[in-house]
Amino acid sequence: MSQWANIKAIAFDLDGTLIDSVPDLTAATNATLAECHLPEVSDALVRSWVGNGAQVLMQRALSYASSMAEDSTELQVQLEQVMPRFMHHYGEHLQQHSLLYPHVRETLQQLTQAGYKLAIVTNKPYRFTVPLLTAFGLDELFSEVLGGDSLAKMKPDPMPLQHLLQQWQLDTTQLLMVGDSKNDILAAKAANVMSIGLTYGYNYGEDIGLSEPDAVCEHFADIGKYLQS
Ligand SMILES: O=C(O)COP(=O)(O)O
Ligand SMILES: [Mg+2]
Repeated sequence: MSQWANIKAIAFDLDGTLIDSVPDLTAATNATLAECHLPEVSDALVRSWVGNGAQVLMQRALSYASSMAEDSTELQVQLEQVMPRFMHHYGEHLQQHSLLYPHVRETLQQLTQAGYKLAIVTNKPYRFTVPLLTAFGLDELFSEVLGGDSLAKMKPDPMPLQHLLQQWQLDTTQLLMVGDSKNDILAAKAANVMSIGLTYGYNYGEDIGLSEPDAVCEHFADIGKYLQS
């Protein structure tokens, strides 16, 4: 029997896997930088900084923009001071430019109809995660939603996946992690569960195959091929 046949539940990453959220993350980052009199950053740079939660994103943006500022000696912008501003801006415009990737909704619907239990395991703060899922009409498909601040540790730590295993009384052969980042694959390996890496998302500009997930998919709909095999 194929190891895929054991899978009963699937944990999905959010940013770069279900939703292309970089345009709104860039807008919130730039609104925050502008308030600090710092230069704007590009979508492409933000894409390479997403993956470790909102605080690390803003930390990377601040250190880059400070280094690009004309007179960086005068600028001593503190992360703790700007985080509330970033959270405010992003919360105001969570879904202005962000889009679902192709075939996400119907593939998730097919998986729930086939009996799989679905969860979100994201490093995005929880307070943004549920409204974003609701805005895209996906919230009802997930039995559990874990944000980057829901537990003491976030991916690549295995804690969120271990929490799901315990919550759902599953053994490690029954859970699959699907994500676009090495953090997703590292978390899966540390929790000893299977993983699928997606090539179209954000992975610091690196090939997700280098993290050696159990399978690599170019399109979201392709994950169904493994699960139905
Ligand atoms: O918010 C982030 O940094 C990444 O979020 P993700 O875990 O859903 O990719
Ligand atoms: Mg991701």
